[in-house]
Amino acid sequence: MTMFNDEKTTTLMQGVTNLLRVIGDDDKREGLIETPMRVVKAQAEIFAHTGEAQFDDFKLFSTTNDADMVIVESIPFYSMCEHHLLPFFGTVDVAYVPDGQIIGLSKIPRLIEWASRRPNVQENLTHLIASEMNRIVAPKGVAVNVTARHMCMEMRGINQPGTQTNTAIYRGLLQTDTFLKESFTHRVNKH
Ligand SMILES: Nc1nc2c(ncn2[C@@H]2O[C@H](COP(=O)(O)OP(=O)(O)OP(=O)(O)O)[C@@H](O)[C@H]2O)c(=O)[nH]1
Ligand SMILES: [Zn+2]
Repeated sequence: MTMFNDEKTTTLMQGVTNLLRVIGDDDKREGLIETPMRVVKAQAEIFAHTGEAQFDDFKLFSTTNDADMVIVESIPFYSMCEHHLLPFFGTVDVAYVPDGQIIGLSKIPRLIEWASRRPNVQENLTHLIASEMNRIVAPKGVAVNVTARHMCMEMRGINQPGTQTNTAIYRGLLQTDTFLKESFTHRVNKH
């Protein structure tokens, strides 16, 4: 399990205790005694890949039987907006046009989890997934489509429950080949 070192744990626990006091609760009451430690563990998990520039947990296979396009769709993700440190979450659809090598399918959700576990904005999350797919698989084309709900828009501020935000990136053949691009958008817009 991902965990911060002792010094970081102490600092963050103190921060959580301060937060509880500032909002007007009693950090010594029974229900809150273990809360600072729980929050530290949760934050270590949620922000596990902060600052990491390259995804390295992947496996490639060479192939002479390329599919025209590989699509992995409706992959759930949870991330945190970097402005309010509130969750944004939804689904990611990834497509690529192989060029002699394919990536192990499970590695695509792993890449998305890796890209999500850091302070983020949806546009940067979308870009990071697309650029890492390009770097790792070197495909002829890649597309990434992210649909998400942002808690900072729903439970505070503008207070708009249910609002969905969509961000998409198309590169290579998935930008220039209308048939491939439309096959992808047609599929992912159905759900
Ligand atoms: N483009 C983009 N904006 C985001 C994302 N997550 C949050 N934001 C926005 O970041 C902006 C921050 O604006 P500020 O005016 O600095 O903060 P604020 O006063 O809390 O803004 P409100 O949310 O409008 O109350 C808001 O408009 C948020 O909706 C994201 O993933 N992408
Ligand atoms: Zn926000």
